[in-house]
Amino acid sequence: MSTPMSTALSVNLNKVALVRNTRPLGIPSVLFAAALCLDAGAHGITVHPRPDERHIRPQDVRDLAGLLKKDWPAAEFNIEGNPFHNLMEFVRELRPHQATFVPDSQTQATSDHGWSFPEDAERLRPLIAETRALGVRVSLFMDPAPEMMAAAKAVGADRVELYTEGYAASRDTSKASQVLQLYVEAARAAQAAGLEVNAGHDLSRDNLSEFLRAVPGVREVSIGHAFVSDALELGYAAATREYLRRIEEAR
Ligand SMILES: CC(=O)[C@@H](O)[C@H](O)COP(=O)(O)O
Ligand SMILES: NCC(=O)COP(=O)(O)O
Repeated sequence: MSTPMSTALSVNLNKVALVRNTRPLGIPSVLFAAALCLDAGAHGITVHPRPDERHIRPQDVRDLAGLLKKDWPAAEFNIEGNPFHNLMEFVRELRPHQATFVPDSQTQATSDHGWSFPEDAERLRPLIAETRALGVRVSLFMDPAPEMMAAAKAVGADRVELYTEGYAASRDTSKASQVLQLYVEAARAAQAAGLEVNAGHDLSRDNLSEFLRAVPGVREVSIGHAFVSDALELGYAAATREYLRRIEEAR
């Protein structure tokens, strides 16, 4: 029997940049954080360069693309953003391994919903086609809605990223198993439609293993807020090892 594929850990460095931006000193270094996480075994780096540059700035994105290309060619670079705002300039210039399309408004506090189908399909289609033609994998940020997965595939996506805030918030409540089952069904529906499945938002050391044990075939988790919080206490390398251990525990 073949061994089940493992889930890749992509570390989101938004919150390192958030702290860095509070003073004009260049510390903590986003690049050094990436190097330490990748050295410790992280499979990739994720950034979400928002138009207001509250954390990750365009130069961070370019510097990280250069670092990974030069020193970690096997690691994946995942750039998230709204393709109708500033994401496509990074896709065209840097051609990351993956672009995650997120329907955030310019002023949104954080990501809190996925794309809607059929409403968003026709305006997304050409940008998905352009991104894929550049050799960049397209992942669509989606709520755990099984009924929308066929449409996500039909519009040209390679993957969906299941928005996991609902899962994280439901744990330790009476709805926990019901909510988790919705993610299981959404992943199965995505895979049945020919999509691969990523996951992210509010995943943590505490909730990651349970999610991966239940939800089949998750290719990548992108984790930032809880990861950086843990790294403040443990260090980047130890935090990376902790998350990798949670992924292994779920296999
Ligand atoms: C799309 C998503 O859920 C996160 O990747 C996003 O990057 C969070 O953005 P903030 O770090 O700005 O909250
Ligand atoms: N796509 C999710 C991500 O990159 C990080 O989200 P969070 O862990 O900061 O909530």
